[in-house]
Amino acid sequence: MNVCSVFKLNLFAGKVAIVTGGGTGIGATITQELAHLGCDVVIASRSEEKLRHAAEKFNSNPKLTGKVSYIPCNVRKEDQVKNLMHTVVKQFGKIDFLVNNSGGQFFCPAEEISKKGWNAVIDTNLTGTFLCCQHAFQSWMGENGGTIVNIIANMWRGFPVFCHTGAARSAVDNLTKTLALEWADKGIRINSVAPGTIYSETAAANYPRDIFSEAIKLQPTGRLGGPEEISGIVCFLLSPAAAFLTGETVKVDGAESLYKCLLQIPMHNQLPAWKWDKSKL
Ligand SMILES: CCCCCCC/C=C/C(=O)SCCNC(=O)CCNC(=O)[C@H](O)C(C)(C)COP(=O)(O)OP(=O)(O)OC[C@H]1O[C@@H](n2cnc3c(N)ncnc32)[C@H](O)[C@@H]1OP(=O)(O)O
Ligand SMILES: NC(=O)C1=CN([C@@H]2O[C@H](COP(=O)(O)OP(=O)(O)OC[C@H]3O[C@@H](n4cnc5c(N)ncnc54)[C@H](OP(=O)(O)O)[C@@H]3O)[C@@H](O)[C@H]2O)C=CC1
Repeated sequence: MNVCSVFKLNLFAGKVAIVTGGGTGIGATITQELAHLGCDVVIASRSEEKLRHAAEKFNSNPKLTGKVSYIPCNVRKEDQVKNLMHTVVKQFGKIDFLVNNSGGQFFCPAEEISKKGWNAVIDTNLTGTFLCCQHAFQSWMGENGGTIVNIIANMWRGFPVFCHTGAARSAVDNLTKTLALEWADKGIRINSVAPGTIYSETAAANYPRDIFSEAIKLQPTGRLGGPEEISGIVCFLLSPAAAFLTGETVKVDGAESLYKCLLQIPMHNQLPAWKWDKSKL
């Protein structure tokens, strides 16, 4: 990829970042922009093969001056999250930045989601993010400070056919506010980014229906977002330009959250009005 950033080269020279899900899609773009700006980046997700392949590709790009390494980690498994944080501190001496980007869900009406499926999505998107924050704190940031960015989603008006992830991401939005307060005096800033619909091949491959094409008509911009449009905001939030910004969620959605919804509700008469008509009591 021909990496190109609006930020100055070496902005993050000497910094160390962890990007979960950093081998694919949005996470891969964040990783490349950070490394292009001089940051050493550790990418972490379940598939060692995906991680190895991504790290080899990134490290062969002369435009990336930071080094990219990888540690397999399922964010749903606390022992693996703990190992990730300890290993990074051992190998690099610190953790300056944590980008909680790993996540996912499946398209399913609420009434059909199994408990196992619900738990899988909550564990990945909410508990996984919490565990990464908590163990980054315990391993390094609690004593030394740091900056965290969580990737969430456009769930502001509910998230029909994705209620599990809507609930999890909404909780991460709230977690972001709480941790910004609890950890301010430890020198930790934490913010979230809520992307709209962002096309990447890996993201699209997860869905049987072509929801990314369907979503174009829901966009005030007339187009989907690109991973670079998320990455730039993440770099801004990690940078000193955002030194007074914490506990906030930045919507990066081209105003999708102000506009239409994927769900079409048919005309119906299932929610009749209440009228003061004693015969109905
Ligand atoms: C305008 C709006 C447009 C919306 C655009 C979309 C916006 C969002 C885009 C993105 O987020 S793109 C990134 C997407 N990437 C992913 O989703 C990848 C990661 N996803 C997953 O890994 C899974 O979906 C997972 C469930 C979160 C985790 O999977 P895991 O491998 O751990 O578990 P599984 O064994 O696969 O499943 C566990 C359990 O979950 C239920 N389940 C899984 N898939 C489905 C499905 N398609 N339909 C119904 N239920 C499903 C099921 O109960 C599984 O258990 P078993 O039945 O297999 O025993
Ligand atoms: N694309 C979009 O339109 C939107 C995306 N998002 C969110 O942005 C983030 C990145 O998505 P995107 O790049 O589009 O899609 P991808 O599918 O490319 O990225 C998801 C990443 O999460 C990793 N992952 C999934 N489950 C786990 C787990 N249990 N432990 C560790 N890593 C895990 C995957 O790697 P591996 O399989 O190796 O574990 C993969 O690298 C996700 O949180 C996504 O939900 C939010 C809103 C919209």
